[in-house]
Amino acid sequence: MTAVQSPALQACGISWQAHGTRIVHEVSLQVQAGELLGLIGPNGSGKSSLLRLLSGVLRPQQGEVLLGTQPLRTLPRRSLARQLAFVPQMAHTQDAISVWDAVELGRTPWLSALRPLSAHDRAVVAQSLAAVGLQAKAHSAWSTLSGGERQRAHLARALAQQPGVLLLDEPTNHLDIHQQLSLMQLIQGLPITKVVALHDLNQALACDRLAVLQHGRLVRLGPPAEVLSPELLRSVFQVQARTLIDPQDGRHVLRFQPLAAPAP
Ligand SMILES: Nc1ncnc2c1ncn2[C@@H]1O[C@H](COP(=O)(O)OP(=O)(O)OP(=O)(O)O)[C@@H](O)[C@H]1O
Repeated sequence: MTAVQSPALQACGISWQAHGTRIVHEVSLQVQAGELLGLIGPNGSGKSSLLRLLSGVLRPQQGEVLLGTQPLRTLPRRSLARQLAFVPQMAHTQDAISVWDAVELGRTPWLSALRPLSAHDRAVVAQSLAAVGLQAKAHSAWSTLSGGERQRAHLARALAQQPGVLLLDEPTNHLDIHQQLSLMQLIQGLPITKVVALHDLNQALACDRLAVLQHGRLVRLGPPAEVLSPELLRSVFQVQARTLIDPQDGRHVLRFQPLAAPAP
């Protein structure tokens, strides 16, 4: 008999409201170990709020988030930070430190008075910087980094945490096309559980599954080819979409147009 593995992360009927407005409504989903789950939806549909709930930054007023089998709310911060890393859309870092020091902060959950920074920790920091292509900037001041470099450095810090679960909020939104592709490839190749909010639906095609949010509700969950149907793209994203096939490699590419204006 094969053992049934519990999901790496799950939302069990979670809801969150702010100032009397419900922003996330009764969302339930499971993310399997090693899976890349894409979170998509129009602006304001609740992607960032859901990621913040899944990360423990926000607490649901209803329902529960489980990391493995443990409720997130029962985990001490340090223990949570060893298991889960979150890179928000507008991650903040003090300007006065170097890039190396900023990434080294990712090792904090693993350190203590009895376990100071070691050669192993420094190697993890160096590997994390190399993974995002920022070795050459290691000793630059944080304040000198471009927006895209800061975004990559924030990912490096999350990688330095060596989490089992990585949550990323629009990780490619400031990046040039080369960096977008290499970052998505890097994320896809990480042997950990990933939940990534994305706006680029062609990038979303590379995910194992997609969760679609609309007005704070989970309206679809499944493989990209099934989820990104013309009907869903019309009803949720208000666009007309066609799938083209790249003659070179047979991969699917989505092309979008605005919905035709109704006849006057
Ligand atoms: N703390 C808050 N207080 C009040 N409203 C909030 C708060 N946080 C989010 N909202 C509202 O909740 C809705 C969902 O926001 P959220 O940032 O989660 O959406 P999103 O899907 O990530 O959007 P985008 O694609 O534009 O980044 C928005 O209407 C937003 O204004």
